[in-house]
Amino acid sequence: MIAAAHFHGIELDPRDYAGNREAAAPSAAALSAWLQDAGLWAKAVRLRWRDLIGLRETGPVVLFLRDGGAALMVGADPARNLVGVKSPDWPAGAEAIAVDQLRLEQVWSGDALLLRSKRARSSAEAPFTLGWLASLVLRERRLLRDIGVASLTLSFLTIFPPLLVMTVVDRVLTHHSYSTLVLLGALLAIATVFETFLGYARRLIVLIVGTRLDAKLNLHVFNRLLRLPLDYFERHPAGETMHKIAQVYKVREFLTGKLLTTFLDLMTLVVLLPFLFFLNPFLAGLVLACSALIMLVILAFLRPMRSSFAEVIFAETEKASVLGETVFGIKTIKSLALEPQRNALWDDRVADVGTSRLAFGKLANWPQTLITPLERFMSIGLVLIGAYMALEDSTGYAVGALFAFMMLSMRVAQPLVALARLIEDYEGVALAIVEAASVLNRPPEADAVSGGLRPRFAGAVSFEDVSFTYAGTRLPALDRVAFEIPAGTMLGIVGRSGSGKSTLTRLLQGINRDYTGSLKIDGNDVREINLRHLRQSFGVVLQENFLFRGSIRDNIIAGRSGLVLSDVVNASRLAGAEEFIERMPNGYESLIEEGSPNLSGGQRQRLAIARALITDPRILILDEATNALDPESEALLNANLLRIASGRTMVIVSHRLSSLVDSDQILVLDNGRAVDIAPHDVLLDRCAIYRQLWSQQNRSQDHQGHIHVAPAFVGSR
Ligand SMILES: Nc1ncnc2c1ncn2[C@@H]1O[C@H](COP(=O)(O)OP(=O)(O)OP(=O)(O)O)[C@@H](O)[C@H]1O
Repeated sequence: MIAAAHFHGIELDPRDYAGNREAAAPSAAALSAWLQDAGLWAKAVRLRWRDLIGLRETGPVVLFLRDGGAALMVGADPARNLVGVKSPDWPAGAEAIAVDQLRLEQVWSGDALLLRSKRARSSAEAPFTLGWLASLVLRERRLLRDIGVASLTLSFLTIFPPLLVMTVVDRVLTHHSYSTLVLLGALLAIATVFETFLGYARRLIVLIVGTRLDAKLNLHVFNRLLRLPLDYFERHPAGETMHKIAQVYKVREFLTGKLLTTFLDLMTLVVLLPFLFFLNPFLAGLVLACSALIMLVILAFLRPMRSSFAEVIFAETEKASVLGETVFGIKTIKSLALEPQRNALWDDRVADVGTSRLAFGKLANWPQTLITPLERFMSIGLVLIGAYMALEDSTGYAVGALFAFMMLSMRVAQPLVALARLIEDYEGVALAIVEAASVLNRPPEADAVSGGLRPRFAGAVSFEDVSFTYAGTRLPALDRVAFEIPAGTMLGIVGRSGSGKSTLTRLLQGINRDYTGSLKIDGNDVREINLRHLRQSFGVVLQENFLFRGSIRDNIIAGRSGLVLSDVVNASRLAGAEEFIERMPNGYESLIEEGSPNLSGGQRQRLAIARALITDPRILILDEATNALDPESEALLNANLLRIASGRTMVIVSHRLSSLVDSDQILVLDNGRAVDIAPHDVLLDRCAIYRQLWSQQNRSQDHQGHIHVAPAFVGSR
């Protein structure tokens, strides 16, 4: 497998494998998870010989053998029914041997691992445009062809009833021909059965295309969303993002709904128009002229409707952000009793949407109004003209043709009008695409999944003259910061609010990468390290941590492969969470509800610490992680801190200096500058800012202590 990954330019390190090491042989699924983590696309599959021989241009495929070993398939020759296989034990340049079906099936279990480089510009990277979406639809070529064939056949069948009516009027009624009537009846019955069946099949295939497209889109959209940088989510309300993403489905609906049906109806036109001209060229010409007029009316209103619709979309987005903000910030809203203000804001937004929708509706009403007389003329006016022509006709056959024409003319007009409407709808869809693209086409985090170095970390960090300014601000959040953290040591970071403590940890995690200066981990520039690898090597606990719905055990494992309950227990013990988890009725299987209302802030925090510790990260960042803890939990955690720290680099940002006194070094930041770095005692001696922070806190602790003691003292007297 290492060889297969090498083929795709990824160097795997067996020490990173996180699967169950006690198992006799690694499972295909665990190996697939490992490869995915390493930035490859990998899929464990069960294959037959037939499938295997068809895999010619995919690069090496890992085949799992019955004895627990593995072999590498490096090529296939369908003409000779042979595959080229190599053993992993062979030297690098060794030739593959050709194996036939019989010999391979004696040793091969049927399981295989397909892998592919993610570096190739895959469809996930293609920008979100109508063209891209259309290419997704067109990929369903076979199904579309079936739909096309069904539609064309149906078009021919639509000519049948009018023809029938024409014959009945002209021949049966005129010549009293019963036998023709019976024959026509039988033909009609057959055609109806055929039409019913075809109609059913066509609707079914359209449904299948739509469903497949939805599944692909869902995967694509979610993938893109997860790859957006954190920056984006910090700057945009969640409601707005969700609203914009929802526009994708509008576009999809348009593509497989109106666009497809109009296109299919236009196919009908190709069959029907010549027939109409055959029946009555003059009336057919009138139908076309009316349709053209309708199209012109609609096109004339396109421009003003476009700008009016843009206002609707803007108002809708604003409304969605208020809704999102309210739902996400409901705790604050309730606790500060801000409901009336939110209601007022919501009222405003709803009113804006109402006003813009009304303006758009009024405008859209105009083309509709102008079109109505034209449509009426097409349906009724043509009958009158046709009747006049039939009266004037001396052959007697014009009546049947008139009936047939009436039956068909609306079927011709409909797709033409629908085509014009389609252009109108396209305005909305184009805006929806812009909306969705404004989220989906943002540059994703650079090399988030593939590319970059994957070194094994020891944990030595060095900042050399690192400066960083957030986009849109003038003053640097970090200003020429320089310091070093030797591997395996504990660094405390202190400083006043806004001094740049969190920014520093963000740079370390690669969240913000456009800094100047050099930031290295074990001598490797952070920007050159693969982002996913970098973050997997870190454990991070923030002040507010999100717990997912599910059991405590699942939350601590968080889907990472190769972890078992004993790992969960160890991590929980280290985080000081074991005791409260075991007191819960279902222990590690206790369910955490959405937003974890059934846990206290301190308990949530300790679970988050266990979740960060379970992978045994080389570098652990605690960013104000103990701030939410009650004194008892904090004491418990602080007591464990030295044990947690053993063997890893720790970076602890904390306002409570007392929890940092044991750190090997404490970095003092002020206004983005590194003022001093030294152990606690030295800083107390020589750093004025540190001394000030220390004395402020000790004074406030004394003060608090006094308040707590007094009532007890009074009570005991
Ligand atoms: N996403 C952001 N966009 C713009 N400016 C930011 C952003 N995050 C932080 N800042 C600014 O950068 C500076 C440093 O912020 P930072 O969060 O690193 O400080 P801190 O020391 O962690 O503060 P605190 O102790 O209050 O958490 C502040 O002036 C802040 O206003």
